[in-house]
Amino acid sequence: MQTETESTTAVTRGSAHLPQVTEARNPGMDLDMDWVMRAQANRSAIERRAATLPGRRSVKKDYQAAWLLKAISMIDLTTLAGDDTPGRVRRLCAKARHPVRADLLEALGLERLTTGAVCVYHDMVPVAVEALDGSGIPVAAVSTGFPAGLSPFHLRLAEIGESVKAGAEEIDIVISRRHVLTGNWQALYEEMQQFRAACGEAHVKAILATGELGSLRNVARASLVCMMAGADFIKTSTGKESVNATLPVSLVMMRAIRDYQDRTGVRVGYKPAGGISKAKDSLTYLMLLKEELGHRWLQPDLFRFGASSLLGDIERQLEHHLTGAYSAAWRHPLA
Ligand SMILES: O=C[C@H](O)COP(=O)(O)O
Repeated sequence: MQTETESTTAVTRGSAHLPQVTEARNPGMDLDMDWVMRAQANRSAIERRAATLPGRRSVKKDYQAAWLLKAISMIDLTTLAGDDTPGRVRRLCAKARHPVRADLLEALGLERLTTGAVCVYHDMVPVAVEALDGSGIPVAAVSTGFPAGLSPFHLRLAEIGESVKAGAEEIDIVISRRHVLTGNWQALYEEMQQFRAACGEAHVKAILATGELGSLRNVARASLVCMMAGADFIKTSTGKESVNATLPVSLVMMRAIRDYQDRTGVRVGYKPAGGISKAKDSLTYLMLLKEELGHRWLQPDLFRFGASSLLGDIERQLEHHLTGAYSAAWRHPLA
């Protein structure tokens, strides 16, 4: 959003040439509409489309809906906000237990569907553990000075221990990006090894913060080093960087996982996180996963979406779909 006096040059996009903009402007809808008028776009069509956006169906086929059910079972339902409260976390946990409405579940022919995990900051771990008691849904705690990972090393290790003690079964650690950016792979390996040891029996997901690693080559190398040092999962991002999960980064990380399995026989999980909020995007990720790593990875023990708002869009798409044509395909979500 541009807020000050500025001068932009004409931009060519297809055959449309956007005009120069030189006057002072304020943020807001007026600005967007102003742009539309100048570009001589069809304003009423854009307004109509915008008005129907919340209700539009992007998932229209039974097989897509079946994949969305699969996606739900692999979401780390996340809240990582400074204003998180026990009440918000309890509501999130209730949603993780019952991610779709009971009548929808019945219509889908499913007895039970839950998310893969609930992901919170350390302070909220006890609340989440209590709220999920008996559900079998694990609590994941972000740790090691999330999101920057720049607190003193002994405190980062201690934070892992505290979260495990509080009942977190999964720990999402952030790596020190500077080790990657300076090519200090030994330091990254040793850091990851110590994080792994501090987790004990808990699963450890290594957050690479790929948007801050500078190149895909660095992403591949960091993936490999973290897997060698014992990461159970490698994860793209914290959700707090300006660039989070992307398909190119996912392709690189999935291929690193495949390569690692080919060489060692060890299966490492993959978690794209940050900015994945649309049902349709989740389908794209699952297709990529299936193509690159195969059927075995289509399970919550080897794949998760780290997402705070994806479930809402999936639920909306499923509701729309159910009010449309219903078919027996619903009864056979992917095993
Ligand atoms: O790991 C999870 C992310 O922090 C969630 O990011 P999001 O709010 O963009 O979905």
